[in-house]
Amino acid sequence: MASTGASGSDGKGQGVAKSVTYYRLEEVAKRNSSKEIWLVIHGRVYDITPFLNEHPGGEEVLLEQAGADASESFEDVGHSIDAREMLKQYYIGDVHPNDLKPESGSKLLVILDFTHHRRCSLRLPISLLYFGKQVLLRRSY
Ligand code: HEM
Repeated sequence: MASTGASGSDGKGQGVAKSVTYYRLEEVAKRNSSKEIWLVIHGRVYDITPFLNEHPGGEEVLLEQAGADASESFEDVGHSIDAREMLKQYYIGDVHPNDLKPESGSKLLVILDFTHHRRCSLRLPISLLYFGKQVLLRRSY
């Protein structure tokens, strides 16, 4: 079943709260035919039923992804900015947070973040070594 939640507010009563409908993946998976076709792309759920006959890449590729997470195949094709804009009109909600899995892009971010922290944590000992060397050099003159 779908559930709703609020997002888009800054929590201070200034923003306009937008209500988001959350869908479980098992619910999306049921919409897997040409009569009703839903897809997940980057954690968002799209009802693309009216788009099926209009897709420039053909119906077949969409039916292959019906009811599933099509993020990877959508990106593999290298869709244009126009195609990404078109997505908006078919948006119906987000994947329920309990069903979200990290995407490959975020794996890269974790690795980059890790190396960044390693570099930062090495900075202090290296500075201390350099400073110590300078002190010793001065003493030896
Ligand atoms: C529902 C979301 C989708 C929308 C709005 C969409 C839209 C479009 C558009 C506008 C094009 C024309 C080229 C461009 O502007 O990039 C296109 C081409 C294409 N799309 Fe999609 N598409 C969607 C999903 C998918 C998925 C899931 C696949 C899976 C493989 C796919 C495969 C293709 C292919 C193979 C082409 C032809 C590319 C070419 O001939 O160069 N599309 N799509």
